[in-house]
Parts: sequence; C-alpha cells; structure tokens
Amino acid sequence: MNNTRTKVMSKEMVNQALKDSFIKLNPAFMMRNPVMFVVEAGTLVVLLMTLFPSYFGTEGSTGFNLTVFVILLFTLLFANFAEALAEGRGKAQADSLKQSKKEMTAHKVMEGGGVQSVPSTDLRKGDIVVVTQGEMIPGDGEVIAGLASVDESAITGESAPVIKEAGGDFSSVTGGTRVVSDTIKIRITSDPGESFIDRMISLVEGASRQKTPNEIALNTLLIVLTLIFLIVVVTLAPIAKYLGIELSVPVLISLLVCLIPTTIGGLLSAIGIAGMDRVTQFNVLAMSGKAVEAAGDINTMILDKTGTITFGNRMASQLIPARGETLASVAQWAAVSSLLDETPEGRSVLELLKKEGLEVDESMTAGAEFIEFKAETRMSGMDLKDGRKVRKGAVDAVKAWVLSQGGSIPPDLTPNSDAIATEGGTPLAVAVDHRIYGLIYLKDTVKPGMKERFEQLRRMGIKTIMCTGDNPLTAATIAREAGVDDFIAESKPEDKIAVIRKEQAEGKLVAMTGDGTNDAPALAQADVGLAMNSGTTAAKEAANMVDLDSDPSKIIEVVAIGKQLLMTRGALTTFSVANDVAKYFAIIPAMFAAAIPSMNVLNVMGLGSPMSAILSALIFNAIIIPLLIPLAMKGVAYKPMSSSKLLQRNVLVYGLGGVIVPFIGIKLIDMIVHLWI
Ligand SMILES: Nc1ncnc2c1ncn2[C@@H]1O[C@H](COP(=O)(O)OP(=O)(O)OP(=O)(O)O)[C@@H](O)[C@H]1O
Ligand SMILES: [K+]
Ligand SMILES: [Mg+2]
Repeated sequence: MNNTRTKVMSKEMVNQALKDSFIKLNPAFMMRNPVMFVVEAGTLVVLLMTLFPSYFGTEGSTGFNLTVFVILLFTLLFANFAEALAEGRGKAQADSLKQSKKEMTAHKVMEGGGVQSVPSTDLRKGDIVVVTQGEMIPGDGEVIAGLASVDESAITGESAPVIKEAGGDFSSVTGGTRVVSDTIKIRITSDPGESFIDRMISLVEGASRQKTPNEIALNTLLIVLTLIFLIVVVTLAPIAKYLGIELSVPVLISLLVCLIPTTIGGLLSAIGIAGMDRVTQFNVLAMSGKAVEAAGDINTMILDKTGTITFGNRMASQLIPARGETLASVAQWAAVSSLLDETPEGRSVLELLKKEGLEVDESMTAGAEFIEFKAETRMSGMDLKDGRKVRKGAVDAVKAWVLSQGGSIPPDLTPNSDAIATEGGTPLAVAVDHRIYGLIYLKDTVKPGMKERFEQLRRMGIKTIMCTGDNPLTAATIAREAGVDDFIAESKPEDKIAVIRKEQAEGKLVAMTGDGTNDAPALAQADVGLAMNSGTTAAKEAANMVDLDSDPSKIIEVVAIGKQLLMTRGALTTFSVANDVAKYFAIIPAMFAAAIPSMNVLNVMGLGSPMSAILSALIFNAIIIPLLIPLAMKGVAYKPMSSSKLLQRNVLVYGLGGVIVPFIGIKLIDMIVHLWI
C-alpha cells in the first residue's frame, strides 16, 4: 500500500474538496458543528437583508451588507474545505485498498473432504479453504495446516514475503494477500464485509469516525464560548440603543462571528482526521480515533525485550558443557530438544550445530513426543519413547525441573550462566531427566538508537518498563544498555497484565505492544494496545492498533503522533481565542466611535474607518482558516519534552502569536480595504 498511498495532495483531491465545500453547506451537515452552524445562520440573515433591504427597514447600506455576506460565505466554505480536504486523503487511501479487494475464487473444503470452487464472497466464518502457490488468500483467517510464504505487499507495502504456518505466533493471514510458495489450509475468521481490509476501508474513509473524548470536551468548550458571545452581542444592541446608537444587524453578526471561535471550530474535525491519517501513513491501523488520542496521553509504556528492544533473533552462538560433560553430549541433547522446536531460538540451535559440524544422532527421536515451548513453563523439549525426558529452557526453570526429580546442579552452571546473562545474552540450560549437560548461549543485540528513543520518552514524561521472560541478570544488562526506566524479569503473561492494572490503578494511561496469543489479555487491558500484523488473530483482535510492518518499537512514534494531535488542537484553540483581543479592539471602537468620540482611544490600530475596520476584522477571521489548514493537517512541530514545558511553550508561541498576528493582519487588510471605502 505504501507505493500507492497518497503522500501529497493531488489536483483531483483539491477539486473534489472544493466541490464538497459547497455540498457541506447543507444545514443538516452543518448542525454537527455548532460554531459554524451559528455562522451559517448569521450568513443567511445577512443574505436576506441584502436581498430584501426594504423589508428589513433601512439598516445599513446594501453594498456593506453584500460584502459582509460574501465574507461570511467564504468563512463557511473555508471551514468546509479544511474538513473535505482531510477526508479526501482518507478516501484516496480507501480507493487503493478497494483495488486489493477483488472478488476471487476460493477452494473450499466441503463436509465430505472434497474441494469445491466458490466465490470468495460466499465464505463465512469457520469455512476451511485451501490456498496454493500463486493464489490469493480469499479472506482473513488462520493457518490450520501447512507452511507457506505469503506476499503481503498489498496491505503492508513490504515486498519481502513472510512465512505463515500453523500454530504459534505467525498463523494469521489477511484476505487479498498472495501465497508465493507451498500450500496452506486456512480457517476463515471473518464474515463478508467484516474483514481486515473492509475495516481499514471504512476507517480511512472516515465512515466510522467517532468524536474522541478530548474532541468532545473541546467541542463543549467551544459551544459554551459561542453561547457567551451570543448573549454578549444580543444584549449589546439595547445598550447601544439606550446610548442613542443604532447598531445594524449585519454589524452585530460580524462582531459575533469574529468573537466566536470559528478558527478552531472550522479546523477541529480536519485536525482529528489528519491525526488518524498520519498514523495510517505510518502503516499503523488505529481501530479508533480514541486510540490515537489516548496514545498522546500515555504515562507508562510496557515493552517486551525480545524483538522490541533487541532485534529478536536470539541466536544460539555457543554451547558450554557443564564440568565433567562433553561438548558432544550437550550438542546431542540440545539437538534432540530442538528438532521439532519451530521457534527462532530452536531453529538457531540446529543451525549452530550444523555450522560447527557437530554430528547428532536423530534416531532416538523415533516415536518421541514433542514438548512445545510455552511462556508459562519457559522450556521446550521431547519425551523419548524409552521414558527419558529431554528439556532445554530458562536456567531457573530447568534447575527447578531437575531438582524436582531429585537431581543436582553442576557447580559451574550458575557462574557460567551468570556470565552469559551479564553480557546481555540469554542462557538456556540443557537437561535430561535429573542431569544438566550444559548451556546454550543465545545472543541478541539491542537495536541501535534505542537509548536515544527512551531518552525522548523520558523527556515526554513517559515511564518505560521492559517486561521479559528472561532472567534478571540478562534483563538488567539489556535494560541498562537500552536505558529503560524499569524492568520486570522472569515475567509470565499474567504478570504483564498485572503491571498494566497496577499502573492504571494509579490513574495512569498505559501502552503496550505484543504479538502472541498470550499477549492478548494485556493488549486488551492496555489503553493503547499495538499488535503486530504478523501476530496471532487473538492479539490483533484484542489490540486497538495494528502495525502492518510488525515493528514493535513503532509504539514510540504512535505516541509522538498522538501527542502531536493533542498539541495541534490545543495550540490552534489558544491561537483562535487569543485572536479575539485584536478583533475586539478593531470592531468595538468602530461601532461606537461615531456616537462616543472618547471611544476612539480604543482605536489603537488606527484603522481607516468604522466600516473598513469591521470588514478587515471579518476578512482576517475568514482567511486565517485556510492559512492554518497546512498546520492543522501536518500538526504543530513537536519536540519531546514534559507536558508542563510543552504547555508553557505553546501558550507563549500560540497565545502571544495569537494576540500579535491579527493586529498586524487586520491593519494590513484595512490599509487595502480602506482604499475602496
Ligand atoms: N524455544 C525455546 N525453548 C526453550 N526455552 C526458551 C525458548 N525460547 C525462549 N526460551 C526461554 O524462555 C524465556 C521466556 O521466553 P519468552 O519468549 O516467553 O520471553 P517473553 O516473555 O516474550 O519476553 P521477551 O520476549 O522480552 O524475552 C526466555 O528468556 C528463554 O530463557
Ligand atoms: K472567530
Ligand atoms: Mg517474546
């Protein structure tokens, strides 16, 4: 999708947005935005007064009223244009997604076991299909048999095929992707119209966009401000009348529109849509705007070590026999325990043996029962036919297992495993029944730049906790190397959820990444759960975001985008409200100058005439909206720092700027307008 994804505005998109700006004038749409709805009502009144001046008495000159009407109309169109433009980007993305949603033929496995060709749209949850090399996967599902490489570039933009296999963490497949080798059997997991791509389409189209909690709160504030100014302006008329000043309705409406928060009111939904869009551009699929917004408020981040902080290809690099044992014997048992272990760790053990030219006897595995690696036991291995049990696993787990059978621990085991752990490696002990034969040294490296990234998070005021199933020594070394704030070692899946609950009980918002079925409960519990697209269906369904590139460290960027969204909204609100100062000084003296000459001291801007002052303020109020569209869409510049510092800085930049800019802007506009009137 990367390649077809719209990075820039195309001419068609702008044209479509221009058209939509007029369509959106429909009051039924406008109602959803109370601030702009008030402007629309005012625009209508001024239009009627312009068209039927005699009906409304002698209020104002028709030329002035017509000008006010035109400026108000543009104010509305500008606000609509901002929203339409933001929506347009999403629609363009949806179009490119729809292309990958072609109708295709599926090979469905029937009750009797036969295979029948059916259209992919006939597939229902629970159906089983067979997909062979060269064919498209007809729907979302889980591999239940076989192994195949799958080209997922249609949704991820990544051209290298990925391996999908039954069982384990890489079993989920997405409809619309292509099998490039071998054959797999898939159980379909979604009904028509509810697939991953369907959900993506409706999300980027904005069809299912719901206002987020912060957006709702801000909207309420804007409505309250609008009501206050409405009351102020309405009560101004009788007061003026008492002073002997006749204020025309168009002038009062102009004042009202200038004072109510039209800038932020007009840009608010564009900011929200653009925030979602930025996350999508990043190949992260947010299930709701709420999730993106929550990312901006995160206090604590839970990361796992392997694959997130480190590269995750924990590779066996050395075998270390226990005192009195031979290298050949460790190699033999390491091999037996790994022959059917499909984890990267297990496979790397066999690769190491091959590389070192160590011969192993595979015959003894005939009729043996494979013991799969589990995060709960932290061991894997084989139960041989002759009754011997072979295991490899986390040192403390294997020790406990051996001791429980009355075995003893070789004296050099702990020093050796500690040495590996202090270097940041993962030691695995290899044992048969009550006897430990030695260690496997699994090497993994911390991804470059991690320290800087965690430093950034710290400056944002976010606490990072690394949760790992690894031993405390390895955990401590990696934690130090990566610079996380805290770590939890030897953690089981339920420990992750416990950490999240504990933080949440303290009123914190928590983010976490994960990919396994055992991560699913924690992903659901977290306020922001980012699942890897390569992960299991359970993980993806529990999470509220999915990373199509399966890069767990992306959670850091997602948080930055969320923060930027919140900041952009805050900055433009501050700017919008601060603008009122200058508009007030432009319009109020103009309204009263004729009757109360002393009012002229308020005319600090020295504007040409009362009329040009009002029109200039109104024009500024309108054109500031399109001028700020790029900022609303791109988001304000973001530097990682604490929330209080950010607030100070933004109040300074956007508050002070919001006061000063309109003084200059209105003055400049007035110099031009005054030439005409
Ligand atoms: N294939 C395997 N066979 C035996 N033991 C393993 C295997 N893979 C990992 N282990 C051991 O189990 C421990 C827990 O591994 P797991 O992958 O569950 O860690 P985790 O909880 O996901 O945390 P992290 O991914 O941060 O290391 C590892 O530290 C290692 O000691
Ligand atoms: K305004
Ligand atoms: Mg893991």
